[in-house]
Amino acid sequence: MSVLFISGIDTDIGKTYATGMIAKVLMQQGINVITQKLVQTGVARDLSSGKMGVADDIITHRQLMGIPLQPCDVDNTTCPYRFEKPASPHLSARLASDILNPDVITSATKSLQADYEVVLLEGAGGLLVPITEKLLTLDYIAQEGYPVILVTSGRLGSINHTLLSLEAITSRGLEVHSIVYNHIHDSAAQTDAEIAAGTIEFLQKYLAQYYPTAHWLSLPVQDNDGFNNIDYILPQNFI
Ligand SMILES: Nc1ncnc2c1ncn2[C@@H]1O[C@H](COP(=O)(O)OP(=O)(O)OP(=O)(O)O)[C@@H](O)[C@H]1O
Ligand SMILES: C[C@H](N)[C@H](N)CCCCCC(=O)O
Ligand SMILES: [Mg+2]
Repeated sequence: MSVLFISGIDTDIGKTYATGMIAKVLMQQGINVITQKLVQTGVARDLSSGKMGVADDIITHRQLMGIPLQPCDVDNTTCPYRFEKPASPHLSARLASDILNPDVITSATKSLQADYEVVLLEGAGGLLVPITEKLLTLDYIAQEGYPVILVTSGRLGSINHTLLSLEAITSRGLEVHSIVYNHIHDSAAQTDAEIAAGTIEFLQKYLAQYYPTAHWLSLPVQDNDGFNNIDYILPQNFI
């Protein structure tokens, strides 16, 4: 019945990986879970049919979960809005002469809720990304009242982006459900082991002090060989 919104401090921070892996672990715990993508930009058009394909992030979610595309993926219930231009959704939609109607996304989520216990809804980019000229992602989350899972990493600059995102969630009266710390950038350019460790230490203390009910999840780098490198466990009371 529950919907959790997966956002992140920016695009490419690991929301898709976090969403797919959380879904996989919930599935292994016997929970009937599905993922959804708010809106996907950068989707390739099928050359023969001319139609937009299934959203890339949905395909990755299913690969990470180790299951095939589901009927609700093929009929695009899990991502009704797909656009070609890999840009902010408001712009990608405009370039396709379309305007995203948030009610379409909400009714897709409700239809998924009828069949699944948990829906993990992944955003595009960060919290203040516009999905229309007038509606920000966070406006939509607030309208629906979804708890937020925020994905971050040890990339230099992440502390500031994480705290700003937490402030934004709190200022709308929304629940910070979890922080997912993605280890993907621990050894990236401009980041080293001390920075990554210092970021983890600071964020964990900050969370414990200001968001004591929020969960801390650690997402390891996934290998390409079966995506089975799960060395983190969701806490018992995660759902
Ligand atoms: N834990 C991880 N293990 C392995 N690769 C990862 C991990 N996290 C991120 N990546 C890599 O970083 C890329 C960007 O991550 P991801 O697609 O999850 O970002 P995103 O936050 O979902 O971006 P978007 O805003 O486009 O949805 C992935 O394609 C993948 O190559
Ligand atoms: C195409 C990209 N990978 C994402 N899906 C969309 C990111 C939108 C970011 C907009 C912005 O913050 O300026
Ligand atoms: Mg993604």
